[in-house]
Amino acid sequence: MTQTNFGTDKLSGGRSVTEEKLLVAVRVRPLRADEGSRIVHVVSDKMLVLEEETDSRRDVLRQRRINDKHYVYDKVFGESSTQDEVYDAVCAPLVGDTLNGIAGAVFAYGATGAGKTHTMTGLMSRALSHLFSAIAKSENPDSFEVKMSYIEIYNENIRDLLNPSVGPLELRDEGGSGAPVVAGLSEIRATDAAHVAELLARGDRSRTAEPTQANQHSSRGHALLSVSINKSVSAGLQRGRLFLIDLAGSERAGSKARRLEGAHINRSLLALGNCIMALSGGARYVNYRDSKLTRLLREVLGGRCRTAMIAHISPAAEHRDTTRSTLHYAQRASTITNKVERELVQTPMHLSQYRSVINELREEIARLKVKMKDDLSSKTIDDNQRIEDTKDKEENTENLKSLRDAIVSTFKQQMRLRRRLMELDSHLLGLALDAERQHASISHWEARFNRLYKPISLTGSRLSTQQSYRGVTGMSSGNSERAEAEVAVEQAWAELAAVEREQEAARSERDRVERLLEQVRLRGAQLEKELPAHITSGPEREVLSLVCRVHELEADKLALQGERAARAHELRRRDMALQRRDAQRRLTDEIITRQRRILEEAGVAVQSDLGQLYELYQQEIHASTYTETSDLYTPYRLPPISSSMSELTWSESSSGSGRGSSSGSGGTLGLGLDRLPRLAPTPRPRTRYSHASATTLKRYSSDDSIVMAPPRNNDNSNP
Ligand SMILES: Nc1ncnc2c1ncn2[C@@H]1O[C@H](COP(=O)(O)OP(=O)(O)OP(=O)(O)O)[C@@H](O)[C@H]1O
Repeated sequence: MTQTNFGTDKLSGGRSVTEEKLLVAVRVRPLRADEGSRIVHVVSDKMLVLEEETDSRRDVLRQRRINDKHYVYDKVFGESSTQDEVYDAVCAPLVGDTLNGIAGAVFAYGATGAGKTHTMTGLMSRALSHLFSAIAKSENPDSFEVKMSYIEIYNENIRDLLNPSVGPLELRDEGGSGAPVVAGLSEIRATDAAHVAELLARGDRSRTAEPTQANQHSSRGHALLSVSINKSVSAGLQRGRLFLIDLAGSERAGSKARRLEGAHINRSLLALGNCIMALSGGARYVNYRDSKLTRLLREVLGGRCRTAMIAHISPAAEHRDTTRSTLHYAQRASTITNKVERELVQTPMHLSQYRSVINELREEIARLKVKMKDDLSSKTIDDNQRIEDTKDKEENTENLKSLRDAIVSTFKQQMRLRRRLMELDSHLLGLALDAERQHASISHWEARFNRLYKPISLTGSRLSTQQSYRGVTGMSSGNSERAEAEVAVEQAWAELAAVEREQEAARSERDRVERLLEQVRLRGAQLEKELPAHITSGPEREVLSLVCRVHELEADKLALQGERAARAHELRRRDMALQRRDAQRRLTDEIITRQRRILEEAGVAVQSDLGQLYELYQQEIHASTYTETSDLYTPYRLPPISSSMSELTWSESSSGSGRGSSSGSGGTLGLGLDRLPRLAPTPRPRTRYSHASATTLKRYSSDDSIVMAPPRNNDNSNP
C-alpha cells in the first residue's frame, strides 16, 4: 500500500521560484425556479454587484445605490457560464503546468447548494482528458506516468474513495518537508482518459451525500482528487501534481441527524477560513493543524502550488448572508501569494552532481598534469635519453588517457544501470503493494457476498474463487448492492491482471538490466587491472585512484539509497498488514461479543477453561488499548471487566482469582461449568464505520451476520 504525500517531496537545488497570487474566481449558479428574487448581478467578467437590503423609510433607489456592493475578482462567471468556459479560464493553464513539474490546485468553496460539485465534476473530467491528450501529443509519451488518488474527509475521517472498503486512513506528519502523508492511500496508475473516467465515477459513487435545505444531493464531505504526473528527465524525476478539491458546503441549520457532520464541516471550513485570513494578512505563523482539511491543504494554500479558488454563490435573495460571507472570503483569499516552483524529486544520483564530480576531477587532473610537466622539466638528464623518454611518456600518457576515459565511461554506464535497477525495484515493490490491495478488496467483497447469498470457499485458488463468485452473481438479480460488488470485484481482478502483466514486464526488464550491469562491471574491472602498467608517476597513480574512489563512493551512495527506499516500502507494506490485522481483530471481537451474548441470554454453561480464555482475551484487549493511541487503531472494547466484575460468576476454584462470588443467579452450575461474565450492550466500532450513514448503521445493527457492512453511497443518498 502506498503512502501518498499530498504535500511535496524533497526538492533538488537550482530551481526557479516565482511568487504568485492565488487566482480567485467567483461563479454564480443559475437562479432556481423555486427561489425568490435575484440579488447578484454580474457586471463584467471581473465584477459583480450584490444588492444589499434597503431601508424602506428612505429613498429606495438612492439607498440601494449606496448599499449595493461591488466585488472585483480575477474572474467572474455568470449564471449562463459553461463548464468549458470555467475550465479554459481556470484549470487548463494549471494542467499545462503540471506537465512541466509544477503543482496546481483548484478548490471550490461556497455554501451548500451553491454549485461546487457541479463545477468540480466538470473540471475533473476535463482536466484528466486534457492531461492524457497533452501527454499523447508530447515528444515522449512513454516518459510520463499518471497516478491518481481520491479521498474524502468526512467527520474528520479520511476515506479512500478509490478503495472505500478500507477503514479510515491515518494522516501522518512525515517530519522534514512538513507535508502530511495519508498512510495506506491507494494511488492508482491511470492508463488513459477512459480509465480515469471510470475511476472518477467509482470515487464519486463512494462520496457521502445527504439532502440539505439547499441541495437535495449535498456532498457532506470534502473531496480531494490528487493527480501525480511523473516524467523521467535526465536530472531525475520531474513531478507535476494537480489537486482538485470539492469542499463540503457549510449549512446553517442542520437537521438533528446531521448535526455532527455539520459541526465537522463548519469546523474545518472555519479552520480553512482562519488560514486564509492569516495568509492574506501576511501572518508569519499560520495554524494549519486545526483540521485534517487544512493540514492537507497546506501546500495548496501556503506552499509551492499554483492555486485557484472558485467561490460559488447563489444569486437568490434568501442566500444573501452566505453569499456576502463567501464573497468576503474570496476577497481575502485573493491577496494570498504562493511560492510556485518546479518540482524535481531527488533520484538516487543527479547527473548534474555527477558532472560536477567529473569536472572537479578534470581540474585535479589538469593541475597534476602541470605538476608532472614541472617535475619532468626540472630533471637533468641526457638529451637523447630525454627524447626517448619523452616519446615513451607521450605514448604512455595517450594510452593512459584513453584508458581513463574508458574507465569513466564504464562507471557512467554502471551508474545509469544501477539507477535503472533501483527504479525497477521500487516499481516492483509498488506493484506488489498494488496487488496486495486488490486482493484485499476482492476478499472483502467476497466475504460480504458470501454472507449475503451463499457460502463459497475462500480457501480456493484465486481463479476458482473468481469463478465461484461469478457463479453466485449469476444466480440472483436486481440487487444494486450485488451489482456494485460485482463491478468492484471485476475491476479488482482486471487491475490485478494488469498489475501482474506489469510485474512480469518489470521483472524481465530487471533481469536484462542486471545482466548488462554485470557485463559493464567486468569490463570496468578489466580496465582497472590494466592501469598499473601505464602509470609511470605518483601523481598519475593518485589521479586514477581518486577517479576510482569517487566512483566507488557513488556506487555505495546509490546502494544506500536503494536500501532506504526498500525500507520505506517495507514500512508501507507493514502498514497495510497492520490495517488488515486490525480489521480481522475487529471482526473477531464482534464474533466473540455476539457469541457471549447468545450464551448469556440462553443461560448456557461453559467449560471453566473456556471462561478463563475469555478472561484472558479481555485482558489482552485491555492491555492493547494502553499501547494503541492513534485514531485509526483505537479498538472498540469488550465490555469492561470491572463493570461486570462484581457480577462475575467464576467459581473461585475455576478462575483461581478469588474475584466475585459463586452464588446468585449467575452462580456455578456444576463442577467446572460456569456462566460467562455479564455483558454490557455490544459496543460499536468507534472509528471504522463512524462515517456510515444512519441507514447503514441501522442495517449494521440489525444484521446478525459476522461481516460488517461498509458505508454505502446508495444508503446515504436516500433520506
Ligand atoms: N452552473 C450551474 N449550472 C447549472 N446547474 C447548476 C450549476 N451550479 C449548480 N447547479 C445545480 O445546482 C444544484 C446544487 O449544486 P451542487 O450540488 O453542485 O452544489 P454544492 O455547492 O456542491 O452543494 P453541497 O455543498 O451541498 O454539496 C445541483 O442540482 C446542480 O446541478
